[in-house]
Amino acid sequence: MHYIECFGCGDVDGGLHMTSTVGEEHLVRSRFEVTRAHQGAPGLAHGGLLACAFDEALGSAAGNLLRRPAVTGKLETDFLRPVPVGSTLYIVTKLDGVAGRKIYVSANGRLDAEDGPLAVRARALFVEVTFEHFTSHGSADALEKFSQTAGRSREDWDINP
Ligand SMILES: CCCCCCCCCCCCCC(=O)SCCNC(=O)CCNC(=O)[C@H](O)C(C)(C)COP(=O)(O)OP(=O)(O)OC[C@H]1O[C@@H](n2cnc3c(N)ncnc32)[C@H](O)[C@@H]1OP(=O)(O)O
Repeated sequence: MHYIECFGCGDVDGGLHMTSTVGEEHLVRSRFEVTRAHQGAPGLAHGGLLACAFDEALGSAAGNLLRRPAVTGKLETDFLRPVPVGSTLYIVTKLDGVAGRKIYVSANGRLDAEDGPLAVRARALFVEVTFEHFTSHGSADALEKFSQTAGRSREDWDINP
Protein backbone atom coordinates (compact mmCIF):
# COMPACT_ATOMS: atom_id res chain seq x y z
CA MET A 1 0.00 0.00 0.00
CA HIS A 2 1.55 3.25 -1.15
CA TYR A 3 0.66 6.75 0.02
CA ILE A 4 2.24 9.63 -1.89
CA GLU A 5 2.56 11.82 1.24
CA CYS A 6 4.12 9.10 3.40
CA PHE A 7 7.57 10.12 4.71
CA GLY A 8 8.75 6.53 4.21
CA CYS A 9 7.46 5.55 0.78
CA GLY A 10 5.96 8.75 -0.63
CA ASP A 11 7.23 11.53 -2.85
CA VAL A 12 8.19 13.84 0.01
CA ASP A 13 11.16 16.26 -0.05
CA GLY A 14 13.86 14.84 2.22
CA GLY A 15 11.76 11.69 2.72
CA LEU A 16 13.09 8.18 2.57
CA HIS A 17 11.62 7.35 -0.88
CA MET A 18 11.64 3.67 -0.02
CA THR A 19 10.42 0.89 -2.24
CA SER A 20 9.28 -2.52 -1.03
CA THR A 21 8.37 -5.69 -2.89
CA VAL A 22 7.09 -9.05 -1.77
CA GLY A 23 9.50 -11.74 -2.92
CA GLU A 24 10.13 -15.43 -2.56
CA GLU A 25 9.27 -17.23 0.67
CA HIS A 26 6.98 -14.36 1.68
CA LEU A 27 9.93 -12.12 2.41
CA VAL A 28 9.53 -8.41 1.79
CA ARG A 29 12.55 -6.64 0.33
CA SER A 30 12.95 -2.91 0.83
CA ARG A 31 15.66 -0.47 -0.19
CA PHE A 32 16.72 2.73 1.46
CA GLU A 33 19.22 4.98 -0.31
CA VAL A 34 20.90 7.14 2.29
CA THR A 35 21.38 10.75 1.18
CA ARG A 36 22.74 13.90 2.82
CA ALA A 37 19.18 14.70 3.88
CA HIS A 38 19.32 11.68 6.20
CA GLN A 39 22.54 12.64 7.99
CA GLY A 40 23.15 12.67 11.71
CA ALA A 41 26.91 12.65 12.36
CA PRO A 42 28.90 14.04 9.42
CA GLY A 43 28.62 11.64 6.52
CA LEU A 44 26.59 9.09 8.46
CA ALA A 45 22.89 8.26 8.60
CA HIS A 46 20.91 9.49 11.59
CA GLY A 47 19.84 6.61 13.83
CA GLY A 48 16.31 7.95 14.14
CA LEU A 49 15.92 7.96 10.38
CA LEU A 50 17.27 4.43 10.18
CA ALA A 51 14.61 3.44 12.73
CA CYS A 52 12.10 5.21 10.50
CA ALA A 53 13.32 3.23 7.49
CA PHE A 54 12.80 0.01 9.41
CA ASP A 55 9.36 1.14 10.60
CA GLU A 56 8.49 1.63 6.92
CA ALA A 57 9.95 -1.73 5.84
CA LEU A 58 8.34 -3.64 8.70
CA GLY A 59 5.00 -1.85 8.26
CA SER A 60 5.07 -2.48 4.54
CA ALA A 61 5.64 -6.19 5.22
CA ALA A 62 2.77 -6.37 7.72
CA GLY A 63 0.44 -4.52 5.35
CA ASN A 64 1.40 -6.28 2.14
CA LEU A 65 1.53 -9.80 3.53
CA LEU A 66 -1.66 -9.63 5.57
CA ARG A 67 -3.62 -6.91 3.74
CA ARG A 68 -4.91 -5.52 7.01
CA PRO A 69 -4.41 -1.97 8.32
CA ALA A 70 -2.00 -1.99 11.25
CA VAL A 71 0.11 0.54 13.14
CA THR A 72 3.40 0.26 14.97
CA GLY A 73 2.96 -0.52 18.66
CA LYS A 74 6.59 -1.24 19.43
CA LEU A 75 9.82 -0.95 17.46
CA GLU A 76 13.29 -2.13 18.50
CA THR A 77 16.47 -1.47 16.56
CA ASP A 78 20.02 -2.75 16.91
CA PHE A 79 22.54 -0.49 15.19
CA LEU A 80 25.46 -2.78 14.41
CA ARG A 81 27.52 -0.69 11.98
CA PRO A 82 27.58 2.96 10.88
CA VAL A 83 25.59 3.55 7.69
CA PRO A 84 27.35 6.07 5.41
CA VAL A 85 25.67 8.70 3.26
CA GLY A 86 25.69 7.35 -0.30
CA SER A 87 25.12 3.77 0.77
CA THR A 88 22.03 1.67 0.16
CA LEU A 89 20.45 -0.44 2.86
CA TYR A 90 19.01 -3.72 1.61
CA ILE A 91 16.31 -4.63 4.10
CA VAL A 92 14.66 -8.04 4.24
CA THR A 93 11.59 -8.40 6.45
CA LYS A 94 9.79 -11.53 7.55
CA LEU A 95 6.52 -12.14 9.29
CA ASP A 96 7.27 -13.91 12.56
CA GLY A 97 3.73 -14.49 13.75
CA VAL A 98 0.22 -13.25 14.33
CA ALA A 99 -1.65 -13.46 17.62
CA GLY A 100 -5.10 -11.92 17.46
CA ARG A 101 -4.54 -8.28 16.46
CA LYS A 102 -0.81 -8.48 17.18
CA ILE A 103 1.53 -8.87 14.21
CA TYR A 104 5.20 -9.67 14.86
CA VAL A 105 7.77 -8.81 12.19
CA SER A 106 11.56 -8.62 12.06
CA ALA A 107 14.10 -7.35 9.56
CA ASN A 108 17.79 -7.28 8.70
CA GLY A 109 19.43 -4.40 6.85
CA ARG A 110 22.63 -5.05 4.91
CA LEU A 111 25.00 -2.50 3.43
CA ASP A 112 25.18 -2.02 -0.33
CA ALA A 113 24.23 -5.56 -1.35
CA GLU A 114 21.75 -8.30 -0.50
CA ASP A 115 24.65 -10.21 1.06
CA GLY A 116 26.51 -7.14 2.39
CA PRO A 117 27.51 -6.69 6.01
CA LEU A 118 24.67 -6.60 8.52
CA ALA A 119 24.26 -2.98 9.67
CA VAL A 120 20.86 -2.76 11.38
CA ARG A 121 18.49 -5.33 12.82
CA ALA A 122 14.93 -4.54 13.92
CA ARG A 123 11.83 -6.15 15.37
CA ALA A 124 8.38 -4.71 15.70
CA LEU A 125 4.92 -5.36 16.99
CA PHE A 126 2.20 -3.98 14.77
CA VAL A 127 -1.36 -3.84 16.02
CA GLU A 128 -4.22 -4.32 13.61
CA VAL A 129 -6.65 -1.43 13.69
CA THR A 130 -9.97 -0.63 12.06
CA PHE A 131 -10.38 2.16 9.54
CA GLU A 132 -11.89 4.22 12.32
CA HIS A 133 -8.35 4.54 13.70
CA PHE A 134 -7.51 6.70 10.68
CA THR A 135 -10.86 8.45 10.36
CA SER A 136 -11.01 9.41 14.02
CA HIS A 137 -7.33 10.33 14.54
CA GLY A 138 -6.30 11.42 11.02
CA SER A 139 -7.78 13.99 8.68
CA ALA A 140 -10.54 13.50 6.12
CA ASP A 141 -8.53 15.38 3.46
CA ALA A 142 -5.50 13.14 3.91
CA LEU A 143 -7.65 10.01 3.76
CA GLU A 144 -9.27 11.20 0.55
CA LYS A 145 -5.84 11.82 -0.98
CA PHE A 146 -4.72 8.41 0.23
CA SER A 147 -7.61 6.60 -1.45
CA GLN A 148 -7.01 8.55 -4.69
CA THR A 149 -3.25 8.02 -4.86
CA ALA A 150 -3.31 4.44 -3.64
CA GLY A 151 -6.02 3.79 -6.22
CA ARG A 152 -7.84 1.48 -3.85
CA SER A 153 -10.88 1.64 -1.69
CA ARG A 154 -11.08 0.61 1.93
CA GLU A 155 -12.98 -2.53 0.89
CA ASP A 156 -9.76 -3.89 -0.65
CA TRP A 157 -8.37 -4.29 2.82
CA ASP A 158 -11.22 -6.61 3.79
CA ILE A 159 -9.82 -9.30 1.50
CA ASN A 160 -7.03 -11.50 2.80
CA PRO A 161 -5.64 -13.20 -0.31
C1 LIG B 1 -7.72 4.24 5.04
C2 LIG B 1 -6.63 3.91 5.89
C3 LIG B 1 -5.53 3.06 5.26
C4 LIG B 1 -4.42 2.72 6.18
C5 LIG B 1 -3.24 2.16 5.54
C6 LIG B 1 -2.27 1.65 6.55
C7 LIG B 1 -1.06 2.44 6.52
C8 LIG B 1 -0.08 2.01 7.52
C9 LIG B 1 1.04 2.98 7.52
C10 LIG B 1 2.19 2.49 8.31
C11 LIG B 1 3.21 3.59 8.49
C12 LIG B 1 4.37 3.10 9.24
C13 LIG B 1 3.97 2.64 10.59
C14 LIG B 1 3.66 3.83 11.47
O1 LIG B 1 4.37 4.78 11.54
S1 LIG B 1 2.22 3.75 12.42
C15 LIG B 1 2.31 5.27 13.42
C16 LIG B 1 2.95 5.03 14.74
N1 LIG B 1 2.12 4.28 15.59
C17 LIG B 1 1.04 4.80 16.19
O2 LIG B 1 0.68 5.94 16.01
C18 LIG B 1 0.26 3.88 17.10
C19 LIG B 1 -0.30 4.65 18.30
N2 LIG B 1 -0.87 3.69 19.25
C20 LIG B 1 -2.15 3.32 19.15
O3 LIG B 1 -2.91 3.82 18.33
C21 LIG B 1 -2.61 2.26 20.12
O4 LIG B 1 -1.80 2.22 21.26
C22 LIG B 1 -2.63 0.84 19.43
C23 LIG B 1 -3.57 0.83 18.22
C24 LIG B 1 -1.22 0.40 19.01
C25 LIG B 1 -3.13 -0.19 20.47
O5 LIG B 1 -4.27 0.33 21.08
P1 LIG B 1 -5.66 -0.50 21.14
O6 LIG B 1 -6.47 0.14 22.21
O7 LIG B 1 -6.24 -0.60 19.77
O8 LIG B 1 -5.25 -1.97 21.52
P2 LIG B 1 -4.73 -2.54 22.93
O9 LIG B 1 -4.07 -1.51 23.76
O10 LIG B 1 -5.84 -3.33 23.51
O11 LIG B 1 -3.58 -3.52 22.39
C26 LIG B 1 -3.89 -4.66 21.59
C27 LIG B 1 -2.84 -5.71 21.93
O12 LIG B 1 -1.54 -5.20 21.54
C28 LIG B 1 -0.69 -5.13 22.69
N3 LIG B 1 0.15 -3.93 22.60
C29 LIG B 1 -0.22 -2.71 22.16
N4 LIG B 1 0.83 -1.86 22.21
C30 LIG B 1 1.86 -2.59 22.69
C31 LIG B 1 3.21 -2.29 22.96
N5 LIG B 1 3.72 -1.06 22.73
N6 LIG B 1 4.01 -3.26 23.43
C32 LIG B 1 3.53 -4.51 23.64
N7 LIG B 1 2.25 -4.87 23.39
C33 LIG B 1 1.44 -3.90 22.93
C34 LIG B 1 -1.62 -5.06 23.90
O13 LIG B 1 -0.98 -5.53 25.07
C35 LIG B 1 -2.75 -5.98 23.43
O14 LIG B 1 -2.32 -7.31 23.58
P3 LIG B 1 -3.33 -8.45 24.10
O15 LIG B 1 -3.82 -7.95 25.43
O16 LIG B 1 -4.42 -8.52 23.08
O17 LIG B 1 -2.51 -9.68 24.17
